[in-house]
Amino acid sequence: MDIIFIDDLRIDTLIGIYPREREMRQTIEVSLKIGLSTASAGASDDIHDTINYAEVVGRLRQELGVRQFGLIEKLAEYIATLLLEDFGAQWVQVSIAKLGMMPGVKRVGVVIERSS
Ligand SMILES: Nc1nc2c(c(=O)[nH]1)N=C([C@H](O)[C@@H](O)CO)CN2
Repeated sequence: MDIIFIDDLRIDTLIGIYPREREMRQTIEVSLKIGLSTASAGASDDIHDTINYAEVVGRLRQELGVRQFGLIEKLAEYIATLLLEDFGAQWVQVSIAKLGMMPGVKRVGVVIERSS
């Protein structure tokens, strides 16, 4: 299995379990490991033979711009499903981090792994 990765993608979205979090967007960091075979793209040099990471970033910005989530677990699951079903990934690791949520804590988050 090969991996395409995206590290610390910053996105503004509505996320959280408290009413104040439903009113104001906050910045989260999304890191992805996308498992697939890159052998055909490595041979053909054709973007259509792989997962275009620019398309992934664009799609996530678009989706998270119009959606709202309570838990980061729910958001992570949503992104994992999107990568598996819409982008044809074989395996994904999705990390979501919230920044500066609590005094003395830099980041909190979740990491999930899913496969098709
Ligand atoms: N396991 C989780 N714990 C908490 C979450 C979450 O999404 N998953 N969210 C919150 C609040 O929204 C928090 O970010 C605000 O302080 C608390 N715990």
